[in-house]
Amino acid sequence: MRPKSYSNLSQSVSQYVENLLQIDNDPNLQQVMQIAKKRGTPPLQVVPTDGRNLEVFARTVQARKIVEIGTLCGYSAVFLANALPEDGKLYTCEHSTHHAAVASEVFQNLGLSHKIEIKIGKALDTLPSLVREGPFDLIFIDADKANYPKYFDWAVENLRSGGLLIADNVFVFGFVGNEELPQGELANLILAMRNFNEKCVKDKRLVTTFLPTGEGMMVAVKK
Ligand SMILES: C[S@@+](CC[C@H](N)C(=O)[O-])C[C@H]1O[C@@H](n2cnc3c(N)ncnc32)[C@H](O)[C@@H]1O
Repeated sequence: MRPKSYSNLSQSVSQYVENLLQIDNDPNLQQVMQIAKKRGTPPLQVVPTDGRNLEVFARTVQARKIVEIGTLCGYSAVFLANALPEDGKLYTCEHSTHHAAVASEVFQNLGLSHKIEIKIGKALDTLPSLVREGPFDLIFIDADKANYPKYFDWAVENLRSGGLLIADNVFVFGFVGNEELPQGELANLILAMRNFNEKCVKDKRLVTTFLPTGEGMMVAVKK
């Protein structure tokens, strides 16, 4: 029987794909995670298969200029940077100076510093300085969920036609479709993400879809 909905994807299928791709065995990614562990960044990076998704998307649009919002230890940034040509550029926004320092160590160790610039500060404060570097081929949103709609507005303006807008965690840990809202902060998060998802779908400048990843990945192409 074929799975009919996102939630029916089985653990064994996920395990099968992970075993097949063997992304975790990449020595560079192992180094990223060693540095992240040593420096104590929280384990909130994308899963390896989502990292691969990002790299495939970036290669598909032959990205030369990318913006990422939410760097953490630089794990997803490594996939995106790997897709860039030698003279390509990834601008990655991070407000934690500790996370930015860890990512900087990662990029230096992997010889990626020439392709990656970390913009330190709240993304809404640093993004305006990037406008002159655009338009961009791909923009990846993976930071504070409450600001996703504002990141969306900036991103659609600063993407090239044919460029991709990608956002992670749009299924809110699997709760996004729940009819009954849980108590507390999670309910706010669900409502915020539903608004964001609707905003993506309604915007006539984009064609939008949602990938059935564990976290839920919104992918939209600018017309
Ligand atoms: C989920 S993690 C990013 C994971 C990363 N993309 C990866 O997969 O390796 C979110 C990051 O966004 C950062 N962040 C949160 N709010 C932010 C803001 N307003 N501006 C910039 N960065 C922010 C956090 O400090 C954290 O490092």
